[in-house]
Amino acid sequence: MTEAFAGSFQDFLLANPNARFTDWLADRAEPHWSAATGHVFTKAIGDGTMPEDAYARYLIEDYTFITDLAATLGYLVAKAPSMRSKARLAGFLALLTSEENDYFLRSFEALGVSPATYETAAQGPVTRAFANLLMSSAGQGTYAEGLACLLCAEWCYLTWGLREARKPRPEQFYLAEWIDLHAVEGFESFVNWIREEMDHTGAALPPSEQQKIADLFRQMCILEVAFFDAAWTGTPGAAASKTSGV
Ligand SMILES: Cc1ncc(CO)c(N)n1
Repeated sequence: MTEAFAGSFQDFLLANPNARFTDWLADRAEPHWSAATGHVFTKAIGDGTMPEDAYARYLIEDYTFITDLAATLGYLVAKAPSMRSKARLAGFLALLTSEENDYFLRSFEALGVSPATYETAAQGPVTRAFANLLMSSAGQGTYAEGLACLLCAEWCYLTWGLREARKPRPEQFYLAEWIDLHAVEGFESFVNWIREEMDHTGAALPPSEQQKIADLFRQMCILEVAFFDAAWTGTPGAAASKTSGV
């Protein structure tokens, strides 16, 4: 298991002089960062060995997550310090609510999930914990706090997406397209932009605020793992209770 770096960003820089603020966030979030990006669920997407019921469970839950992610992006557009940053975030929000929404609707149809089911699905405990964390960070917190949550979600998906994209695409279009959505150049460049934005925003913060950002990033990683676990096993997340109320 990869061990977490426990020290401050300043300590991390002493040990790794060229490190980025976001390298510290990922390192500080171990072993959960590696557990999220290397989850067996992500490998089953790439191998095409995903059971249909697990994937349907995942997509129903993820559709409600995406709705909260769209709200998070809305808050971040409002709080972003420059027009350039607002444009980047708004561009991703547009993608999420058009192309990605279309992906969900076609996949639900292929998997036999009716609109009545996905439109009225109650969130499970993990997705509720995600919603609480996203809304409190991006809604009530600072730009940097909301950005840390977005970064974790998107960087995690880019990491497994790029790895699974090296395999031949599975036959099921909903698996193949989910990989492509998270491995295309446009997505990679968006995640690189979030990293740069977090790098310079985070490096300029006082140490106590840097710790807060690192704790949020780590909580997000724990929830990413719990989310995959819940879909994979069909048992709605025991791990979520550890993080509720964050
Ligand atoms: C749970 C979760 N995390 C991250 C992403 C990437 O947007 C997603 N679709 N779902």
